[in-house]
Amino acid sequence: MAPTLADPFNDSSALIDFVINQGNGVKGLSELGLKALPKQYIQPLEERMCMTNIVPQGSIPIIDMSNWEDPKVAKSICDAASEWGFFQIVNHDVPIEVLENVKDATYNFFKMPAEVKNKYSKEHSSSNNVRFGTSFTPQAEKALEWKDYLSLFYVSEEEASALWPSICREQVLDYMKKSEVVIKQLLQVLMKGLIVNEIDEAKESLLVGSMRTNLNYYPKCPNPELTVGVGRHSDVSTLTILLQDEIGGLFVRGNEGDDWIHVPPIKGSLVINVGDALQIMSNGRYRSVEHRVVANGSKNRISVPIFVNPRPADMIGPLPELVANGEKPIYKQVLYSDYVKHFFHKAHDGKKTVEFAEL
Ligand SMILES: COc1cc(/C=C/C(=O)SCCNC(=O)CCNC(=O)[C@H](O)C(C)(C)COP(=O)(O)OP(=O)(O)OC[C@H]2O[C@@H](n3cnc4c(N)ncnc43)[C@H](O)[C@@H]2OP(=O)(O)O)ccc1O
Ligand SMILES: O=C(O)CCC(=O)C(=O)O
Ligand SMILES: [Fe+2]
Repeated sequence: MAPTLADPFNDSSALIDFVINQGNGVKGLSELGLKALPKQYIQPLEERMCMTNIVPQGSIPIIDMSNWEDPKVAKSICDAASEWGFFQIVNHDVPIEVLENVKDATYNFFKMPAEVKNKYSKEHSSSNNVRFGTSFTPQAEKALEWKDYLSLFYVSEEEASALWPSICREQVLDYMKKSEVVIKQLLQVLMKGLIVNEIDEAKESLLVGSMRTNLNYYPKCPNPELTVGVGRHSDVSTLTILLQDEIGGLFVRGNEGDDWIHVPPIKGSLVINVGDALQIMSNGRYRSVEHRVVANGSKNRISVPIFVNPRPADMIGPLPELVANGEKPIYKQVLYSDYVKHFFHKAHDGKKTVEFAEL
């Protein structure tokens, strides 16, 4: 039974039962119309976004991909990946309808009743490759995050047909497929910037061996200033391709102290960020940069990241071409699935995950 407004989840087991076990998520909490944020979501002061740390005129680079092979464009991509770790791309050839369709599909998935979505939860999903969840790692977190998600790890069209929710399957597959061209263009340019001129099969597997698409839903929140949508983290991917809607709320750490820069929504654009796997493979030349999402007091927000990753069974470390040139490796070789499990077993903790691979 849903608790009444007079009984706003003082008891944590009632909250966990409603949000996690029954699959209502934070969307269910938001729709109860609570007047105050349940205490389980109150983040420590240092994890809340403070307006004075936002750089008002700050902006990550915006790169036009129409002439991606032009050396000037290629240089701007490599510079953005090493200086900012984040940039937006426009004119990238992923059709706008594909982007609009996957956003609609995201809304349609989250609109379904809790008991239908809950079939894809960790406890009920027939596969680890399909997972509906909330927050990040609720069992390891001192304070929960105000986000629900569906995470889809791609194995094959057949597996997707059998296991992915039909309400969003085709739209997600199309978004992944149509994004492959720009993903390969970006990786070709980024490898060239490291003087790695040939992407053979082994390297392709390391760079784009697996893909995971998340559908993120951030419902409107009472007291958004007390919590986070997603806490400070860097992605564990090679590259992340992120589609966001028109609401905004993604912030990237700037180059000075505790500065945070907003990533403004630009219709038709995609946000690109370097993940830890590429930071490690490039021996630190390309940087995975901390980012976070704030909660919103008046609007629901969605985003759809594609995490482009090595395969779970790949060993990752600084690329041999870099080390052969006499460069000192700063990371060791690690099994990628060990790296990812390390990430998923703790709460978001900024840039700490990469210490797992440091020499
Ligand atoms: C969810 O909010 C997020 C997510 C992110 C994600 C950022 C990324 O960069 S995702 C890219 C991740 N990389 C891959 O998907 C690579 C390929 N996959 C793998 O290597 C494996 O699938 C695996 C992820 C390592 C899982 O291994 P396996 O041993 O087969 O499976 P489990 O035992 O189920 O998982 C281990 C551990 O991780 C938790 N977990 C697994 N998948 C997810 C998921 N999609 N979302 C959340 N948690 C996941 C799982 O619960 C297990 O924990 P236990 O406590 O149960 O042991 C960035 C920011 C976000 O807010
Ligand atoms: O929602 C966003 O804008 C970013 C989400 C994110 O950082 C992630 O899912 O890894
Ligand atoms: Fe992220």
